[in-house]
Amino acid sequence: MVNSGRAPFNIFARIGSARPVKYHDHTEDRREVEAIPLLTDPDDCLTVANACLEKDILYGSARACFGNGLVTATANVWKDQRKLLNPKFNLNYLHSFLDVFNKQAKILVKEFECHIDKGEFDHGSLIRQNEMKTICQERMQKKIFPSDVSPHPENSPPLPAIKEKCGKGKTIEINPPIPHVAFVVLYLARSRTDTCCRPKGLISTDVPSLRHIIKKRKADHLNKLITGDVDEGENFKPFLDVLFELKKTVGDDVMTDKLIRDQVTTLIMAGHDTVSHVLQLTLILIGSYSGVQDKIYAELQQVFENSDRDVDKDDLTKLIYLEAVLKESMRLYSIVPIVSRHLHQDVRLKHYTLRRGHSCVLNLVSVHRHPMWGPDAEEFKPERWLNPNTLPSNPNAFIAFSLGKRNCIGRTYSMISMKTTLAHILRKYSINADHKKMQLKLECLMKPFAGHHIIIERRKK
Ligand code: HEM
Repeated sequence: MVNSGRAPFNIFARIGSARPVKYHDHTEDRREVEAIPLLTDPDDCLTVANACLEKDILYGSARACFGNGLVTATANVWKDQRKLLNPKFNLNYLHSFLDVFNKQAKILVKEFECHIDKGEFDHGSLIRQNEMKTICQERMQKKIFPSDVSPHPENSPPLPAIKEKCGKGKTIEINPPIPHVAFVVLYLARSRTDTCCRPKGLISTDVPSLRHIIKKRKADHLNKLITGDVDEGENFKPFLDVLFELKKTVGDDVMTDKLIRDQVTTLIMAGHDTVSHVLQLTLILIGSYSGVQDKIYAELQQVFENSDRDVDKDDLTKLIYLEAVLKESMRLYSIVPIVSRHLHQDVRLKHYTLRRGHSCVLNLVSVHRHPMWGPDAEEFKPERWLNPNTLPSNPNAFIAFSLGKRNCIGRTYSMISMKTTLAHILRKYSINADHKKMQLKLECLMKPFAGHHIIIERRKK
């Protein structure tokens, strides 16, 4: 067992003009110091995550975009919404998405085809477009932007504009190895000024096409109710339908049309951008470590026996090494580098008491490179996930999906979707890349911006 010991470094930083938080150091004469806490101790992170459910000022601009969607909802709205939505992310229900995941993965494999033996290409943009379509199909029934309801052609949803605005003025470039403490401080310094200065909402949940689609789906749904044509089982059901069903159960006051729009926008943005960046980074890592790639391929051969058939739910449990690779990729590159909470009450941690009224950052990047991961914490070693003895004993050492009550609702969805996509790509192609050349930048997420292209070859059967 890797010794988790005492977590050595929660950090308290003084950052530009950001308002510092007061804290009590239990060990040093109960002195009161003012600084921003960047928590790197997983136990302390969990304490804050569960004690303080309110998001802080860092989410200001996102809140303007996503309103009371789960990510940015105020704590009192969040509690009811999360309770309603939790059952809709259970494993049985998510398995019903496998058809969509398989179909989209096969489309992606085809799109990769024209890059065979043609040198480096930007796989990230292909994956992102594909993931956008995946989440829109399964969330919103068939096509989110069908030509009859939208001014946008199906191939160009209004995503780029959204992203451009979201990222504007908020980009910080960093090169690996990630100086994880300094980088979070830098990020905070920048994003705080940004959020404080940014006057208006950036994405409007009033995107006209989205309004239109929701209106149309609402009418379809009412029709179904009238005709009695309603599927009550665990079969695949687009998310919009799920929301309309909830509306029927809990009433218009709890699930308003605006809230449905906020939830849908949130799930699309939170769902496609994260998954696609993890896939992009993971393929770069796989292409950089030929030993890892060989082991994945051997596992795929064992499970699929040379066939290019669809992935089913039994296969998912057998793809153990592939899952280890995904987790290791997310550990080393936490695409959501930090989350942050408003301290509405004093919070007693192991060695400090944080004073109410300010912000506290949970530093996911540093938790993932904490000494409890052992001397090889900075290395890419999927094997560590195969044996509990080579993992930290602390259950909150891996928090790529955040932790506590307000953790990521899409965790299981992501793992199913990413394993399915990789199982299709890696049966068809071998990947070549060099992660050492990769440069990362911070917008809302941490993402590669240079040196991240890959080369593919068709696998010979
Ligand atoms: C590998 C992919 C993903 C990663 C690494 C990830 C990571 C995270 C993290 C770190 C948070 C906490 C954010 C915060 O507190 O500010 C979060 C929250 C959330 N995620 Fe994900 N996510 C992923 C995929 C998804 C997917 C696919 C969906 C939807 C289908 C989704 C929906 C959400 C929602 C709705 C929340 C807010 C939960 C709440 O506050 O109750 N995520 N995610």
